[in-house]
Amino acid sequence: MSDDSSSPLTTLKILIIGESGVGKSSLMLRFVDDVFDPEQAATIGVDFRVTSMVIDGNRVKLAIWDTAGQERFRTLTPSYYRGAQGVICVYDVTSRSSFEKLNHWMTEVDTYCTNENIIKMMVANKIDMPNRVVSREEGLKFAKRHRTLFIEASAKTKEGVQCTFEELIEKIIQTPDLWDNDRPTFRLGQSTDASGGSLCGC
Ligand SMILES: Nc1nc2c(ncn2[C@@H]2O[C@H](COP(=O)(O)OP(=O)(O)OP(=O)(O)O)[C@@H](O)[C@H]2O)c(=O)[nH]1
Repeated sequence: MSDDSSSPLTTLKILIIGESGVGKSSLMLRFVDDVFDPEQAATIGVDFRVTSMVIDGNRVKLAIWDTAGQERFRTLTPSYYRGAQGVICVYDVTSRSSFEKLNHWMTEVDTYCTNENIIKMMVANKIDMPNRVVSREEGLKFAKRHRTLFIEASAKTKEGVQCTFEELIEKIIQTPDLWDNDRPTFRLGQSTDASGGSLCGC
């Protein structure tokens, strides 16, 4: 049964990181507003959107943080990561340097994340472009080595965008340690109370 109209199961903080120009804002705006701007301006500091989606019949609220790729805007880096349950790390398949910088972004995640079980998703963006220089195999290999989810996408054509968020959120929801701290007696798909009583009153 869909829980769409009731209060959300949880609110998740999702971070989008990666080099400048790889398409972080474009992926967020395609997902949240279903729009694409071929002249998308660079993000200054951080942009922020709230939306919700239904996963396995449960409504989940998402706070999506779109961070600036440019180094000069990243003085607040530790606060971006605080409390995040999921991180989407984007590279551009037409830019080898954006792929080579993934190690740096993974190190940043490991340094600043406060949730040790944080779910990581690697997104190979701009697959609509003809001048690809990073193969799918290279992306997959990197993702495997770093134990992250992996998807190829295009914010321009929409390919893979919905899947990116669905797979990430699904994986987070399957990892209750990440999100159910304030609801210790509830598990997805069932209503149990470790202390023996029932909260739902039915
Ligand atoms: N062809 C194509 N262009 C894209 C795609 N995604 C983004 N772009 C373009 O790439 C440029 C940079 O996109 P942004 O979304 O601003 O990139 P960003 O990673 O947010 O950049 P910063 O804010 O500087 O960190 C813009 O001109 C976008 O229109 C895509 O999937 N395909």
